[in-house]
Amino acid sequence: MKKMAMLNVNSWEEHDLSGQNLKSLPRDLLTYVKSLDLQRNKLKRVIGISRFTHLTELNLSRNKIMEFSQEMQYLQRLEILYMNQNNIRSIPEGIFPHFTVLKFVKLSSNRLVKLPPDINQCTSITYLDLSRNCLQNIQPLIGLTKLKELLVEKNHLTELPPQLFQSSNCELTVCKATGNPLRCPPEEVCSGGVTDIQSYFHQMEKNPNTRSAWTVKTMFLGSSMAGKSTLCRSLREGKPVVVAVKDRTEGIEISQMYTEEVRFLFWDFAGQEEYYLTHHVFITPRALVILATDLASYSIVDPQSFNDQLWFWINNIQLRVPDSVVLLVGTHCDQCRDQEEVMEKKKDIEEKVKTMLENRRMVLKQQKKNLEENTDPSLFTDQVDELDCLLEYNLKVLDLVTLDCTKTEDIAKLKCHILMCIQSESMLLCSESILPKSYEEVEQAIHKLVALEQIPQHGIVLLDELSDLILNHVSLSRESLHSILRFLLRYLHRIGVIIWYEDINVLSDRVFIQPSFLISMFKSIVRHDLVQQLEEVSRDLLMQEGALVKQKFIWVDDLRCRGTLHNAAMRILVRRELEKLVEDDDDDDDDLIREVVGTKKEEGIILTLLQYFEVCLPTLVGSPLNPQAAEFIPGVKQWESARVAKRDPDGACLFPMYLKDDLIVSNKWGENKQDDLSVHVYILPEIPHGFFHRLIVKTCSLYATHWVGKEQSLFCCGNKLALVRQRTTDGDPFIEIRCRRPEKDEGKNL
Ligand SMILES: Nc1nc2c(ncn2[C@@H]2O[C@H](COP(=O)(O)OP(=O)(O)OP(=O)(O)O)[C@@H](O)[C@H]2O)c(=O)[nH]1
Repeated sequence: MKKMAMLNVNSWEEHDLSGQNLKSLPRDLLTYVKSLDLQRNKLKRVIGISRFTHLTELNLSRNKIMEFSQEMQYLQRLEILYMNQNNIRSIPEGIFPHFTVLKFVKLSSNRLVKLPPDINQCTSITYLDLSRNCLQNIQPLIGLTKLKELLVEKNHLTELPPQLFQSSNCELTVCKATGNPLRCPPEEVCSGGVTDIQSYFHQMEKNPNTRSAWTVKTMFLGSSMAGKSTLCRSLREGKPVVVAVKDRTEGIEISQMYTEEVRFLFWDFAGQEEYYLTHHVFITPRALVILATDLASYSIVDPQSFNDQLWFWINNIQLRVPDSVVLLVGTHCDQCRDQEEVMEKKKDIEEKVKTMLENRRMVLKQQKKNLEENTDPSLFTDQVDELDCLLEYNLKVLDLVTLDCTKTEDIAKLKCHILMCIQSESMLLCSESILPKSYEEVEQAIHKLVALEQIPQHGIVLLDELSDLILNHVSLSRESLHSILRFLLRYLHRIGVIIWYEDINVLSDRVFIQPSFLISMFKSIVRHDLVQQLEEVSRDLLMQEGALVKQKFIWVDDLRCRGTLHNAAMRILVRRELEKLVEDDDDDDDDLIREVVGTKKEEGIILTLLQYFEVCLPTLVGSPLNPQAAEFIPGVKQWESARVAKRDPDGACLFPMYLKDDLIVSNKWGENKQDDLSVHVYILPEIPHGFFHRLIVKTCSLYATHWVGKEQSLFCCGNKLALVRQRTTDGDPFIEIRCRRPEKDEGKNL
């Protein structure tokens, strides 16, 4: 009776029995309802479900169901079925053909290993979510001709069936298949969506290929001076390469290494924090991460040593690219006392890493439990789902390899070890891919163009020009090339061979054939010693920009104290770097400089990219905060995000990462006052390092920007001041927002 009383007004049509800890279907339910919501219960079976023959919608998600009951076949009016987040291992034959009007099926996060062969007789399905299962093939789906959305992410698929994508009888508009060890088509093709997959299969039909290529993106991460560049360069050369201290990495360096079977794309990341904060621009999933640590400076007794050299990096890899494999490499063994010390440190690191990973799982499980035990868990289903996803990721951290980078045999040993890791199937690091011959031909042509120096040294080419150049080196017709070029470039961008920002309007007609060039430009701005670089700007360079020495002092001061870099200063720094890289002095180069550096009237490529990736946001030069600004008056002017805000090429940009202290913010705000309004926003479950900076970049308006501090920011919000801080209690990160009415005119002075 109690339950009946809880049913809502539509109880003739619907039963809402979600989240009631049910272990079996209640017997007293009316059976002619159309909708039954049983999500978030503890059902292991659904005995008795066949009585509900009028059901059009059934929600059994987030239970503990282990089998897809035969009884389900009697629900022949079913249109919508949720059975996600259960433990279903298989679906018997003879059920799906009975569902003649079923359109929407969600079976994600189960343990399905295969699909019933007759699932394709349920031809009414338009939406099918099978992600996060253990499927090895989806062949049985061939024949679902009305399918519009297919989600098969995070399974064990190595191939997709071409028949599913044949354009003559295919209504698919969405297909998500990332997180599978796909080789045909490769994952980087799939992430382009249905049209990319269709083009791939079309080409495979015309120009089949059986040769598979392995490409492995290898990222070198770790603290500054750990030996990343040494490892990267030595592996490439096959012998020890000494990296001078002054020659340390700034930003990222990209290179390639070919072995017999595998092409390695090496991405060597600089260790300092300023660079780390831009890593999201370049770090991509499914990579082999080589995490270098200097064993000589590592201390077993000082916990900070583990925190800085390993915890920080592993934690961040976990948050950004959890499906990577991390290989720990301990360098500087020759500078340790003896082999015993090396082994002690190796053991200590491996144990601490293991404990760290276990602890993380424990904390996540506890957080999940806390949410589920909350009085109203329905409020937290999204967070629980998120926690489930995080729990599912098991960052694979391999045992530590110790070496002395100055020894040839140690370098050779590491190379063998890496090859072995990659080929070991259990690691799912498979980047083996099969490409149509036409794709291969075009890729080879691009490499040839570079080798023959038919592409300018900087590698920036217009799409149309590139197409013309490629035509000289391939047997394809112009039309054929045209039909595949965009798909292939997208693929090459994803595997890291070229850079093509097709989503950035002003850059979509340009391809960066030499990513390292672009990165050199990028690091003329993103670098740990930017203040010093700016101080060293010569009078000549200032004159080229029409600036005075006096202005340079203002720029340096603004950068140091406010994290604000004037666009004119940025232009000088980028131009200086560019002139170092471009040798000849001709008209083309002038155009290039204009394009890359920009002018007072037009933004250059580098500024566009820095803003696009939210490394910085536009700000006004020297303008005070203005609480009367239209943005602060409700309904007058819409708040624009930094990404779309009007940008003045002659203005300035705020780089929150360059603010070293929060003194200004703390002084201005003073003590918290009793009548401050305080809101805590918990960001469950984890915040990656640098998140706060980017949050500020995303949300701050032009009027707030001068007052952003490292871990806190102060800005004007209507006629109030707001202080935003990143905090942590008991390991739970949260953002605290405090509001206060300013003293008379305080807002203006800000
Ligand atoms: N003796 C010895 N020196 C090493 C070893 N590995 C690296 N070095 C030296 O340590 C210094 C730092 O190495 P790098 O490879 O530049 O370090 P990094 O991690 O790339 O540093 P950043 O560019 O600052 O991020 C260089 O002078 C190397 O020659 C090693 O195993 N033994």
